[in-house]
Amino acid sequence: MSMPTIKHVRAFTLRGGGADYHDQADGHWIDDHISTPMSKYPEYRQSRRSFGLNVLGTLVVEIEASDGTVGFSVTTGGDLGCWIVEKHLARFIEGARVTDIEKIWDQMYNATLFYGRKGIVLNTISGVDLALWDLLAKVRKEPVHALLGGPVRDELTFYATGARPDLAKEMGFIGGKMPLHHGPAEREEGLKKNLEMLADMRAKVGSDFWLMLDCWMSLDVEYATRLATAARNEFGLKWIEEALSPDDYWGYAELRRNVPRGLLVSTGEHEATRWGFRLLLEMECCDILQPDVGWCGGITELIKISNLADAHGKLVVPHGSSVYSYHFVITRHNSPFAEFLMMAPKADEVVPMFNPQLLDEPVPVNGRMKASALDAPGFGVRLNPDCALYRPFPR
Ligand SMILES: C[C@H](O)[C@H](O)CC(=O)C(=O)O
Ligand SMILES: [Mg+2]
Repeated sequence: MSMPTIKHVRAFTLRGGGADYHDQADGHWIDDHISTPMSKYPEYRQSRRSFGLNVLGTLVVEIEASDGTVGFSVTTGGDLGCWIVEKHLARFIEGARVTDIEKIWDQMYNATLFYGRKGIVLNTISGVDLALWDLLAKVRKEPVHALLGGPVRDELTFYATGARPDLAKEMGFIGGKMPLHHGPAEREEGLKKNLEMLADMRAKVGSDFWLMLDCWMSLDVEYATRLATAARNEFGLKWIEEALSPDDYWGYAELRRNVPRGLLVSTGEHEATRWGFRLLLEMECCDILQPDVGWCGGITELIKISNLADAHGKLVVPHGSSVYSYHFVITRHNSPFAEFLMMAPKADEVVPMFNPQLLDEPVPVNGRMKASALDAPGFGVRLNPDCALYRPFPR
């Protein structure tokens, strides 16, 4: 089979939920007084949008091959991501063969090292990489998971992230992860409220359902240790997530030594590349790695991160990212379950995670998803034509 080459790459922005899932309207649980690194400033405490969490918007990368096949992806990146794709990365993509994924990744990463390594540049590289995997799989008329070695189990099992683990339990999920609402700046009173919320949820879900807390980079080691100890010993918390700044590898190592036996420490959604995750692994920062495939470097990098984690005996449970995660998780032994982010404003029903930007996006039913739901070519999704695309830097 002669492989098509890449004719054109285009980058667009899109607003309103979807891949930038924090870009939601008023009244959504995801923006309701959540503890953040900015919570020490009272004026930025009530809403994450108040300090600009939704400034980026969605980045759509579209890659067209010489045979007319089009691969695409969505991630967080907006106009800045578009600029990086069109002004810098396009030179490594256009003219290459659709099979040149590894080489293109290496060129994108090394050419941006002087201003990249993490953050928006890696989000953008991830977006290009996901679009390349979508394209190659479509050219081959196979789902992406087939290119990754194929499913190792018949179905995916999900825990739900949202404000209502009690409803998630009724919907068939294996656990519920809640955002922490109060940070260290709200002192003892805030700590008490955090534990009261957990106590209330434990009473609602019973003793066996997994409950987790997502601290979104907002705590210090001392506070996190106190919270984790009480939450585990009194309310059976399963894991404490992203308790500290992603730059504080030393703090994570200390926290992991401090927490009660049986409580898992998870982190990694704001980490990128095999080198970032190598630090988390070698410094024994956590029990579960949570790379976001739309931010950590794409599928090409997630393969490496996952293999590294496997050799260290660690689980990889990717952060969010809908179909881009599902196609990976179904192929890995050390990813035994997946995350589902509840994007309904009150977390009271299952809606597609990247709603409304994608069409044909599969959702868990009774907390599960059959491998066969992922059998369409590529990542199996289409861009919703009702969402208005904008191309800020056309060439
Ligand atoms: C709920 C968290 O604050 C965040 O919005 C999502 C996240 O970190 C996760 O799903 O994990
Ligand atoms: Mg998280």
